[in-house]
Amino acid sequence: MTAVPLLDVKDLEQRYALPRESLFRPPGQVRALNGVNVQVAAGRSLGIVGESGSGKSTFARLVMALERPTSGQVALLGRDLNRISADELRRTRRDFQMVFQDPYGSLDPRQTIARIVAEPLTVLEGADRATFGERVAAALRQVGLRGADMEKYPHEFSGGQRQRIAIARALITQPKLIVADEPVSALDVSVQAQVLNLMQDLQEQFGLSYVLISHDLAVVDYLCDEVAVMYLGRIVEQGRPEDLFEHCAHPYTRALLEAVPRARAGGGRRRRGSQAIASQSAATTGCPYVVRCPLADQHCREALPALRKVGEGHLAACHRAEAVMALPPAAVEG
Ligand SMILES: Nc1ncnc2c1ncn2[C@@H]1O[C@H](COP(=O)(O)OP(=O)(O)OP(=O)(O)O)[C@@H](O)[C@H]1O
Repeated sequence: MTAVPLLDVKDLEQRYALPRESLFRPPGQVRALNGVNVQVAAGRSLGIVGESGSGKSTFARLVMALERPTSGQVALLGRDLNRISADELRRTRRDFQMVFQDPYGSLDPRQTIARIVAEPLTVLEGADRATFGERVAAALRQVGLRGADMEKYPHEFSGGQRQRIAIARALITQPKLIVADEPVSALDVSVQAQVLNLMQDLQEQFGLSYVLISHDLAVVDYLCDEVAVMYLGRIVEQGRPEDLFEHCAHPYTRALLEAVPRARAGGGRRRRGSQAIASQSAATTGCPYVVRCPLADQHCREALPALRKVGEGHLAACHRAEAVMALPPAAVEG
């Protein structure tokens, strides 16, 4: 019998209506997610990378059940989050928490750290904050802060410390999964590694899983067992970080690699990668990447490539995957 995955995402689609351009034309749609399938086993971590507009944050919102998908399934330990009752969803929320990009915007400046960190408990267990003190102090210690810090306010902390506070808030319900949307990209380079190290330690200590959203392959390489590369709402390549770094099979992954310094090459790194906007006005037939692809041929212009196996545990949605893999290693900056 195979174990039920912690997170099981099936055929996930999300479309948003675009503002109507004219009374005489039907409103258009953005396909923010276009048939995404991924699984995360307990204690494992998945990185989602892609340019701005590729659908990463939409994916995070759907995994957190902050929105309902147009179609498809998000199941946590076998429970489809969009089919369970509101009450059950509220109870299930204990198991998955989120850490946001901006540690300045995500912490209410008028609240003490005690209140901020206890907030998920308040939602789950009621308003008796007096009983939360010891748990808040413990969560703060787990992220390298002092229990006494709970009487302070967010402005008394640096960016890195604020992100630790946001992580403490996520940890307080003892979740199984933390969805972290660009958790270090707003931080100074020198602080990014400290926060990633903390996340790694917490994973080992508590058997946590992460879904880590980032535009930066180097960041997901640091923390994740598996990486899914998204382009225009689809996963175009998926595999272990070393598969992507050493034998990347999609020209889009290659372009991302060429834009981001490589962690496993050692030395200083963690600069922001290319921030190009993934355009939704992709080719309507064939491969959505065809307009940018240096290897595209007629077949690519005509047929949509399915995500297919190109190695052990390594998938790519590219007709020319073998040709991409045969190229010399990507010229990595840094
Ligand atoms: N609420 C919304 N209404 C309409 N369109 C949306 C909405 N949310 C996202 N989109 C569109 O869906 C697509 C995917 O957006 P999303 O924010 O998920 O991408 P992203 O990869 O997270 O980008 P970024 O790194 O900039 O956050 C984009 O074209 C975006 O404009």
